[in-house]
Amino acid sequence: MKITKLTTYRIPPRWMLLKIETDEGIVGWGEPVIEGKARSVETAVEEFGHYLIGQDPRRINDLWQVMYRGGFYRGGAILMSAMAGIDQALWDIKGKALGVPVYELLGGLVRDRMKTYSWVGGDRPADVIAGIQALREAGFDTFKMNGTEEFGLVDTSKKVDAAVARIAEIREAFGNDIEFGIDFHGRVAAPMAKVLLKELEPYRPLFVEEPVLAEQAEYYPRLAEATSIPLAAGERMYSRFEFKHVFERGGISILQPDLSHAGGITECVKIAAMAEAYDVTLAPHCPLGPIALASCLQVDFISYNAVIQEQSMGIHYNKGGEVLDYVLNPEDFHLDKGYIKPLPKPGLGVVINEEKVIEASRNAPEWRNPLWRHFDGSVAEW
Ligand SMILES: O=C(O)C(=O)C[C@@H](O)[C@H](O)CO
Ligand SMILES: [Mg+2]
Repeated sequence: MKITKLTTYRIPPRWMLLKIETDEGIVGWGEPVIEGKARSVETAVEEFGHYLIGQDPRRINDLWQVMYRGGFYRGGAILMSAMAGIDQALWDIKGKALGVPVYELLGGLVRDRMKTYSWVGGDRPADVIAGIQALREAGFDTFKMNGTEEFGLVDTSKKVDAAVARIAEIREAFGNDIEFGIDFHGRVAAPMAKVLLKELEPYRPLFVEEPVLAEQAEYYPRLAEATSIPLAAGERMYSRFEFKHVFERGGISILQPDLSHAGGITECVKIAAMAEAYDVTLAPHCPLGPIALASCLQVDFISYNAVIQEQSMGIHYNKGGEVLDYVLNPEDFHLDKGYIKPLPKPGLGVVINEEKVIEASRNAPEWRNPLWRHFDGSVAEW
């Protein structure tokens, strides 16, 4: 079998899908994207394509190593996201060629269903109570929200109180009938992270995510020493070679590699196994589309330490496009009380509505994340 063509489709809300065609008519789909830099990733996919055309798509491990090592420079958000989407499509092709779902190629199921969580509250975490109420009716009992708005490197007691009050309100309204993660989203710097974590402890969040920016990962063990709240991170780390330092230093209990940023299924299966060796759990990051989610689930269903899966249905970013808009059979992602069953179809287990993708790609938005500034005019982490 030989790869004959790679085609990228930038689609609303802010995603990109990749179609890889072969000379035997089998097609694989991937989701290579960096939100806000889709065109950069598109160019990287095209550059990898110059090598991939004519290659055997079944030699996933060799193609991965060539893409990673063959270009001298390696790693980082753009290249690893391009590789991720290509890798996903190659696994899709392999599963379809053999007539089995990817999880069968990776040793079979380790669980019968996977727990997911839903976002509430938006960029500026408001109306989380209403959001939780609505999603509880849909059967969810676990949620995630942003912990703050702009947050200064050193900030006021009032800002701390506002962030804590929102969380107190949730526990007040729902008690222990629900669980929730709080995403600091890298908006909080180390001095304030320690203060906020301490003040949030009484409300026992399931985790606090990106308590500080990934480039400050040396703070994870120190913050973990200072709090009982499990710390989570990973969406802005792109390979085993970055994650290994997190394992060696400790501090992160819940690892969140993104299947569309961290080199794809081939790389994230290895990251998951490394995490298990350090007794670290896996909760893949996925604010993206259907192929990203399907790829996460293929890894979840073979990873003993996978504990919960992010999915973007209804997330505040999904203006103009939703996960289920681009799949032929929405039942592929059948949610029952927040749990998803294994995707039994061959390959990644989801059939893309190609017509819809092509039509949507005709007016893809140039999505950019907002640029936030502090009152003093300096750039604020979004
Ligand atoms: O889902 C999450 O945990 C996020 O932090 C969302 C963020 O990753 C945006 O997708 C960036 O554009
Ligand atoms: Mg996050």
